[in-house]
Amino acid sequence: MFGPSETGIIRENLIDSNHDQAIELYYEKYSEKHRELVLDNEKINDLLLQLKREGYKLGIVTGKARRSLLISLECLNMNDLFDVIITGDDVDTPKPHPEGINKALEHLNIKNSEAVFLGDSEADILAGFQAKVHTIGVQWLPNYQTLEFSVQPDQMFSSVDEFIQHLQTIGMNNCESK
Ligand SMILES: O=C(O)COP(=O)(O)O
Repeated sequence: MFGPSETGIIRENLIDSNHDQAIELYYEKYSEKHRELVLDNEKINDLLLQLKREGYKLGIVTGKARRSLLISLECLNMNDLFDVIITGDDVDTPKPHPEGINKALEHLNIKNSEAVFLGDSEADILAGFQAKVHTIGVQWLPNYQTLEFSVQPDQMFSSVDEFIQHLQTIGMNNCESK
């Protein structure tokens, strides 16, 4: 389901009125299962660290609630990596609306022409398109969200290595594929 964050989805759809209890149960399971179901991806970790070392600003614009995102960042050891984080709790209108991306650009104090937005879902690419940033569709995890985008991203990559090779060709000489 796309649109509201998980807490919003529970509040809007659960017939049982005990939404708070359902949300707590959801977070209990989310934390419990995270390490088992979301495996560390060394290539993506290295890529993010390399981009950070190169001086790129890194940001997240997610439909997730802040609480779930913070659990995920903790489990993935990514607490100190991102310069801006916009979650589903921080916007009035979720992706595919461009509000989240626009907020991130504003926070980073950069123009849309200076940003690249990577995403694996239709909502990501539509949001990037509307925010007029360079969009990159990625299908490099086994369970990416969208098979075919209705609006074509500016670029597509189906592996992290392919993306790193591209970065090398555009001049990120220190970005080595591992
Ligand atoms: O997977 C989700 O819950 C939200 O996905 P997103 O981070 O691409 O917005």
